[in-house]
This record gives sequence, structure tokens and C-alpha cells, in this order.
Amino acid sequence: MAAASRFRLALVQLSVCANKQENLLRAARMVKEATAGGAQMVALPECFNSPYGTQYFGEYAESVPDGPSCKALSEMARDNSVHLVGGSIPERAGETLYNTATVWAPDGSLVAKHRKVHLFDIDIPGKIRFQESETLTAGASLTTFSTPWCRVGLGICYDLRFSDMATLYARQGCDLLLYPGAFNMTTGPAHWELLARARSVDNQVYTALVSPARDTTASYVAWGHSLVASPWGEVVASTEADETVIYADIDLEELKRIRENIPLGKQRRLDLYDTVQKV
Ligand SMILES: O=C(O)CCC(=O)C(=O)O
Repeated sequence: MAAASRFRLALVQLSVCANKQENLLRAARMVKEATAGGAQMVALPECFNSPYGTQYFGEYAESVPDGPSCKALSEMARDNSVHLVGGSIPERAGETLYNTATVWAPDGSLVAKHRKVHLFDIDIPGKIRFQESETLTAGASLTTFSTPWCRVGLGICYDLRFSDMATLYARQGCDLLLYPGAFNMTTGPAHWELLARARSVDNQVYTALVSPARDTTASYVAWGHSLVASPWGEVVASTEADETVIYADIDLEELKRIRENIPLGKQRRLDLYDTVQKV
């Protein structure tokens, strides 16, 4: 049977607090709501089980996939019979900490695991300084996974800024790029939507960004504005800063049409340049 050419993606813009158990329960409620809204694939945000900040990663870190948050994610996928991109969580592997996303099949089995490969180290004087590398280690490989509808390329937040990674994913056959992320009040308004639309239009793919809801009392204030950009570069689903679920119908026929109309894939001058995956 040919794969269906459409599926419904839901992004859960979750309110995240300091209580891990509460975050897990809230996520479970929202995944249920998203599935009831017709979603076949649901995604949670970056650091969905803990506040975002280098001071929190060690305290909230867990083993992947043996820790309680992965157990909860596996149950959410199975209970709702849904493909679940479990946002990211701080992962502990021995002495090393990573920012790690997991993907779960509708039977609750682990499909993929991505350790953020580009750590968020920036310094904009007077605005924001953040150094993930003070506590985290970068992942060492890129991550794609297959679904009944299409191949998906996975990144976490700052990974979105690296166009080579997105282009590699597209060349590996991904039709959807998915980034749990948490931009902030400086870089969010400037770059969040622009980057999603750029990744989409450059690579003729859908790009989905899923943020935590904004908490103005948190030490790191997330921009929110979860969104989906189409292969035409349009925003087809979006929201503002509060907790909510947004939905987008991912239309792979439309994507194919766009690639036929503007055949970038065939016109690339790979005799002049190339983008290769090393690991
Ligand atoms: O790239 C940015 O502006 C924000 C990145 C970020 O917040 C992150 O990687 O967690």
C-alpha cells in the first residue's frame, strides 16, 4: 500500500516549571489533547521536563532511555498510539551531560535519539550571554528517522542556525525538519521565524519549531511562537507565547509539486560544491 501523502503534526507549546513530575504530567495531558485533535505525530519542546539553564542541567539530568522521563514519554506514545518527538531533556551518561531529544513509536519503542550537536554559546553584550558548554557536551552525530509518511531530520534549537545540517537532512530524503527549541527575547523576535522559513525555502521541506510557553518569572525567558513553515516558505501554523497546541497538515503532494515547479534538487551544481556527512 502506498504511504499516505498527508499527516497531521501537532506542536505542544508546554508550560514548563521547576517540578519535574508536574512537567511530565502536564506533557502527558497535552499529548492526549493533541492526539484527540487528530495529530498522528506530536512534538514537545526543548527541555520539556526542566527549566532551561546551565544551573539546572545537572540536577534534572537522567539516563536515556532508562530514566523516568523516557519511561513517561514511551507511555505517552503508547497510550495515545502516536508518533512522539519527546522534546529534549538533560541526559546524563556517566560524568557527561547532553541536551538530548528522543523519538517514540506508537508502540512505545524508542525510534531515535539526538544529542544537540551545536551547543548554544553566545555573548551579545547587554542582552544575553549563554554558554551551554559550561556544563554540556555536544553530540557527535546527526539524526534522521523514518515514519509511515516521510523521513524526518531532527535538531535541537541552536542546531537550527546551521544550514549545512538542514541541507544534509534534505539530501538524505527528509521532507520534514523538526527542532524542539527555546529561543529568547533577544534572538527570538530577530531570527526564529526567519530561520524556519529559510531552512524551508532553501531545502523545499517543512520545518517545525516547538518552544516552551513563555514564563516571564523564569531565569531564561523563552520566546514561544512555535510554528510550522511550508516548503514554499510560508508559515502554515503558529502561535504567540502562551501554552497551547498547534496543528499543521503536512502535505507531501504539495511538497512534491513545489520541487517539480522549482527543481532545485536537480539543479544543484554538485560539480562545483558539495555538503557531505562525515559521521
Ligand atoms: O540560537 C539562538 O538564538 C537560541 C538558541 C537556544 O536557545 C538554544 O540552543 O537552546
